[in-house]
Amino acid sequence: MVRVSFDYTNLLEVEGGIRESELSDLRPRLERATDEHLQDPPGFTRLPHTRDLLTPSKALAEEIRTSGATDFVHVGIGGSSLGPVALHRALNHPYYNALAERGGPRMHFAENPDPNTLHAILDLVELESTWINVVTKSGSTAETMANFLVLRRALVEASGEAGYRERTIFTTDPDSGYLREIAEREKIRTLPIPQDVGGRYSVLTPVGLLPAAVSGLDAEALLSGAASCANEIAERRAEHPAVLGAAMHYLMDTSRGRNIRVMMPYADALERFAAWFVQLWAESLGKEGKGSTPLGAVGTTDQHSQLQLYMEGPQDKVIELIEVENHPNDLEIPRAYEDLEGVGYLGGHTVAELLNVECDATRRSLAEAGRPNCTIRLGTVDEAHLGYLIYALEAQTAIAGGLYGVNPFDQPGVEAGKRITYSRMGRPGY
Ligand SMILES: O=P(O)(O)OC[C@H]1O[C@H](O)[C@H](O)[C@@H](O)[C@@H]1O
Repeated sequence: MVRVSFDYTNLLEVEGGIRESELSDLRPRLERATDEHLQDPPGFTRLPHTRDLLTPSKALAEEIRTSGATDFVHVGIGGSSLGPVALHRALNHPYYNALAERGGPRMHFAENPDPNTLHAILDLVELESTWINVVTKSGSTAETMANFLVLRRALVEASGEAGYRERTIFTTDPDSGYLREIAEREKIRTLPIPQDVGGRYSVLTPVGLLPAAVSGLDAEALLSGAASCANEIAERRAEHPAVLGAAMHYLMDTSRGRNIRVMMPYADALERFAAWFVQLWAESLGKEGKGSTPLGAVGTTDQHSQLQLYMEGPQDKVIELIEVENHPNDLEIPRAYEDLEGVGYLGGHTVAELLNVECDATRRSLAEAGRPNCTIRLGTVDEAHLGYLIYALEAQTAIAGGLYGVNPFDQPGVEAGKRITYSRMGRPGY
């Protein structure tokens, strides 16, 4: 049973919080934005309800897992990588690659064209049994293509053209792009990224489903968790707490000047999930001089680095905590040094108990200091809960686009830098 809740108490009741009257004034616009979202549903809303993309992803994953593969390199950046990395980090063992009994190939993510990272991957992988999955919706992102060309050469040198083609997959646009062109030339197997699904909304397509299935995650549960959220939103519309969150963060930004949204999960496993959300919210809403700045943080680690700023710095932030009710693999803190009052008191508690007590302490101390904060509570960290939360935040972001009056599905601002890169790298026509 998926348990995900959104607690906005400390956005309403805190000093300077949102008044019910502001919410009711905004309600007609929220309802309109939600109606538009549901009446003309963007591509990502289809994904939880179809298995057309899961079936081929699982079939390929099974082939890879039973092929004796030692390494799987996911090559992609931005929306073509942040989701898969977030799933891997959240749902697999933190030291997955070091585990003998992991049941699948070691997982590597070549995102940034950083020679040190790429070199480290090449140092570690056994090229004769390495698969690469090149993921790019546009089929030409320079970073991804550069990483691909380096890995392709290594695979060809190790296993010849045949070995490279056999153990390479392209996840890209079904019809267009240079990668599609190469796939046709070299008979490389492909998985589609639906054209009406934007990169940052694509984690529930083969972009996320294939690597998840390769590492043995339950991709079916991911989609079912997302489907339960989608069904709830279709039923409750603007009453759904995830949708209400669009209004909350919009009001905090536009009427309280709190234009920094800090997502602070109290779980190491969700650190990259916050990074996935940062792209989603930033690239969807940061247009026409509008949009709030999402930041990722981790609890309790960043209590010891950023909390001072959140408590006593500029009043420009909303702190969004993610609390996990049942942390997998909890550990009891042993009783020791009970004569030392500053140590002994910990004995008999559990590590997760301390983590969640500190989450509550941060929430309460922020509220007492008049610092608006809200909490997303997850029953646990598993595929179904993450699928639910992914869909909830995607729908929240898309509907927030309606409130801000911007198109949440394009990213024109990233093109100028690309043109300069192409021209400096000598790309014809630039
Ligand atoms: O999947 P790709 O086409 O390679 O794009 C990867 C990323 O790069 C672009 O520059 C955009 O900023 C992102 O929205 C996108 O996810």
